[in-house]
Amino acid sequence: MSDDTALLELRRQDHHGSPQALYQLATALVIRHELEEAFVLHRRAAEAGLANAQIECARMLLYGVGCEADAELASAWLLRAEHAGSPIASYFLALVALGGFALPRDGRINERLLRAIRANYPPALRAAAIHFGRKPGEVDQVRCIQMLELAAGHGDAVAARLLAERLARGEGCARQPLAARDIWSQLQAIGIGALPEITVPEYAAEGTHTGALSLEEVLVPVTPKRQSLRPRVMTIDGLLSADECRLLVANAESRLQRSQTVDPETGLPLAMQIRTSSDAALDPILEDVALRSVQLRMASAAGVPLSHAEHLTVLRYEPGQEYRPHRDYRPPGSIERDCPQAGNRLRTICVYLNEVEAGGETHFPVSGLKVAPRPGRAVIFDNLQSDGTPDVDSLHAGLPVERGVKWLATLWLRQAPYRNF
Ligand SMILES: O=C(O)CCC(=O)C(=O)O
Ligand SMILES: [Fe+2]
Repeated sequence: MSDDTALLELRRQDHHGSPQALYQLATALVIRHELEEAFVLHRRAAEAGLANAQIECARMLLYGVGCEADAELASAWLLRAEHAGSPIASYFLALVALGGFALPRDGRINERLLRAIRANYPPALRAAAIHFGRKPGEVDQVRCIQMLELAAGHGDAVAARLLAERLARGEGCARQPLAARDIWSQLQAIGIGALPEITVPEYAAEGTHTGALSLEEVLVPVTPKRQSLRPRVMTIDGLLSADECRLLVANAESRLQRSQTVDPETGLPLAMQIRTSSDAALDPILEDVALRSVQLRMASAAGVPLSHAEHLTVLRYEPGQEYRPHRDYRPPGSIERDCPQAGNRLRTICVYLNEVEAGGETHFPVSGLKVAPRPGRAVIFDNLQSDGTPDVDSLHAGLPVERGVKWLATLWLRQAPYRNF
């Protein structure tokens, strides 16, 4: 059956009005980017009580896909689906609540994630594995490996990649190079290659509870090291764990595009010689609990609510590639085009994700500071002065990579909310 015939058949079934038929037609329409009609159909199926449609309807409302974004209404649909017993609805409620904006960030986050873990929902298993993987206890490490295995067994390729890295290096388990190789060859058969070398020697384990699922640990305050006063630059070693760095690279790899910068003349994005890397801006709709937890950790280390964050951008610099001296605050014209009520870019947090053989430091010419890329290390700097006006001293550059590849995650944080949940 061709796509169109299949769609016609779904449309014919829809006339019988069964929620299942509506849901299937809506799903087919999402794939064809006919989003407004898809939303209406999902809502009809949701009103008829179909939990899967309630979840899809909520997801569309969260991200404003095919409809006006409305996180409160989305949460109401998720609560209905959860009430009907859906563990996936619980998972999405945990995801929303993590932001602490549309739903309170309370103990129910862990209960909800646990419900999704018990149902073997792979995104929940993956998020929990990464969470336990940060804890130093032996029981936590065992749990991390078990959950990665379970998620991988349910077809989660990202979890399989994280597992292979841990088995190959003996992280949280005995070294099992043969088992790792076996996973890598299975992944290669579906076109997925190896991850870059990422090891994070030590990171702050304070504030973590052994054996307990406690996602709120991402908010435990960390003490940054001041590196320069003018401009204000700080660093935190080991902010992200090796699993978290690998997660970001794995999510960005297939979405990389030539980087662009905002043209100061027109305010429009443009590929320019000043910035020669590739990058992937992770669309919030791709966000799962694991990715959201990483962003929450980054925003909170920078002292800004996650709701103020623009899309997380993951950059890859190959040898010779660089980001020449620039400032991150945006010219007035470009803010008007992109959420003016959020104001300008108050602060930036970048986290280096892998080991770079040579080059690739972040350079602040005004103070002469050079921060070396080390996996898991964050560099945080202010782009505005305390009165909100641009700080010209915030000039900085990503120096050319001399050998190897540099992966970096950047979160630009605005003065006021940019996201709606
Ligand atoms: O690559 C770097 O070290 C700096 C990146 C940067 O300036 C940015 O992403 O805004
Ligand atoms: Fe920058």
